[in-house]
Amino acid sequence: MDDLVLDVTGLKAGYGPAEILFGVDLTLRRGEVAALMGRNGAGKSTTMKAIMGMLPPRAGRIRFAGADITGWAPYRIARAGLGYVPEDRRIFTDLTVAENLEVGRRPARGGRAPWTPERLWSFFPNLAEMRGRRASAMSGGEQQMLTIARTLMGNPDAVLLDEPSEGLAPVIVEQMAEAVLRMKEEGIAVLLSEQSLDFAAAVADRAIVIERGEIRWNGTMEALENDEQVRATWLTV
Ligand SMILES: Nc1ncnc2c1ncn2[C@@H]1O[C@H](COP(=O)(O)OP(=O)(O)OP(=O)(O)O)[C@@H](O)[C@H]1O
Repeated sequence: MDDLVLDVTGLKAGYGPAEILFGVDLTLRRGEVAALMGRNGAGKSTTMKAIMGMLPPRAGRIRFAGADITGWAPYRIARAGLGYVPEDRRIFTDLTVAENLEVGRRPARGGRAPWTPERLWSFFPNLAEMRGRRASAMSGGEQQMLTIARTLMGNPDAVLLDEPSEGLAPVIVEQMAEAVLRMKEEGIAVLLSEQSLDFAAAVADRAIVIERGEIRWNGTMEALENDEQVRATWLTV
C-alpha cells in the first residue's frame, strides 16, 4: 500500500450536465511510469484534470502521497508534489526559456536534491542551447519540453503528462521518451496519457486502458503488447 504515490477510487467527473467519468479507479506506484491509454474522447484528459482539482470530482476519492487531496484546489495539489503538464503547453511566451524555469521554482520536499536550471540544462541539452531565447520563438516540441522542465522546477514526486508525444516530430518524440525515462531514473512517478502504443511501449511499465469514462483493462505494457484482442477492443480505431 505504501508504495502507492497516487490512489484514485470511484472518481466521477463531468462538464455541466455531461457525465464523463463513471467511477475511475487507478493507481501509480513510486518510481513507476504508467500509461493511461484510450481512444479520442475516452476520458484521459478529464481524468487528469479531475485528479489535479481543475474539474471538481463529483464522487470518489483521490489520495496522493498519503494525503486525501479530494476537493483540494489545483495550486495546493501542485504544492503537495503532484506536477501536471497539460496538452496545451502553458508557457509564458514573452519570457525566455530560463525565465520560464524560474516561474516554476518551488522548494524541494523530503530531503531530495532540488532541481535547478543547471541540473535541467544537462537533462534537456536542447533547452540549454536556447536558454536566452523567448519561448515564443520555440517549436511546439521545444515548448513541450520547456513545460516539463518548468514542472520539474517545482520538485514534484509525481507528474501527470497529458499526451506528451502528440503532434511532435519523430526526433522530438525520441527526446520526449528519453526525458520520461530519465524522470523515472530520478525516482519521479509518471502517469502519462497516450494513444500511441509505440510511445507507451517505449517508456511505460504498465498500461491502464480507459474507454467511455471507465477503466477497462490494467496490466503490464508487455501483456498489452501481446494481447491483440484487448488492443482491438479498446485501442485501435
Ligand atoms: N470542456 C468540455 N465541455 C464539455 N465536454 C467536454 C469538455 N472537454 C472534454 N469534453 C468531453 O469529454 C469527453 C472526454 O474527453 P477527454 O478530453 O477527457 O478525452 P481524451 O481521452 O483525453 O481524448 P483526447 O485525445 O481527445 O483529448 C469527450 O466526449 C469530450 O467531448
